[in-house]
Amino acid sequence: MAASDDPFDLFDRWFADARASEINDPEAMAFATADARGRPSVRMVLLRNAGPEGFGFFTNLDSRKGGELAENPWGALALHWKSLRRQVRAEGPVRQVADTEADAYFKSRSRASRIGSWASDQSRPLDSRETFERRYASLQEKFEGEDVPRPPRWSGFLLVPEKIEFWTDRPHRLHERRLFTRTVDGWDEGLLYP
Ligand SMILES: Cc1cc2nc3c(=O)[nH]c(=O)nc-3n(C[C@H](O)[C@H](O)[C@H](O)COP(=O)(O)O)c2cc1C
Ligand SMILES: Cc1ncc(COP(=O)(O)O)c(CN)c1O
Repeated sequence: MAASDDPFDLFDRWFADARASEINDPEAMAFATADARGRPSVRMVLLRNAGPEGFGFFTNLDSRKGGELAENPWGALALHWKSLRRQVRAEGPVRQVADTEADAYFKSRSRASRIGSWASDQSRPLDSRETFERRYASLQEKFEGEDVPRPPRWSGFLLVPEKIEFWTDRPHRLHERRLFTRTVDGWDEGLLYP
């Protein structure tokens, strides 16, 4: 298969275009999960790595998405770059990243964001903004002068795509859709009606 037919090479080129032309957050993607009964939920997350191993993001394992992935480890994502009028979609099984990988990414975040991850019981009810701010302030004190370690329930997930679709806007809604489907030894490529 020619290098230009590899979906991750194509993704890298599109992502580079998006970084150059989006006004903010070219890495923002909608990420859908579903519970054990198949009921879907979706939210935005930031794409932190993309390559042949998959599409990765970081979050709290006890969040709603974390709970749904624990009971049903499948996901779907969509990136939409408005400035380019392009969309990328991917679907597949989702696995948690290794602790070493989560540690490395966590270390790269600002100290304030690292403390924020300790302060936030993500997706759990919060009685008031003040409670959250008090928790944050007391954690700032607790970690004063120390490294802020990764909370044990904060990690990353990797969606290992079985399908990746590249959508390009065309006049009169006659869009182009290129679908890559994983095979045992590579990728099949085909088109879909728009
Ligand atoms: C542009 C954008 C990027 C976001 N990135 C992340 C992220 O990378 N990780 C994360 O946990 N939440 C992120 N959030 C917050 C999520 O959308 C969501 O509110 C949170 O993760 C809780 O979702 P859940 O209750 O479905 O688990 C982001 C929100 C926006 C708008
Ligand atoms: C709660 C939360 N966690 C993680 C992220 C990902 O970004 P970063 O790792 O740079 O904080 C975001 C980005 N909006 C976020 O809102």
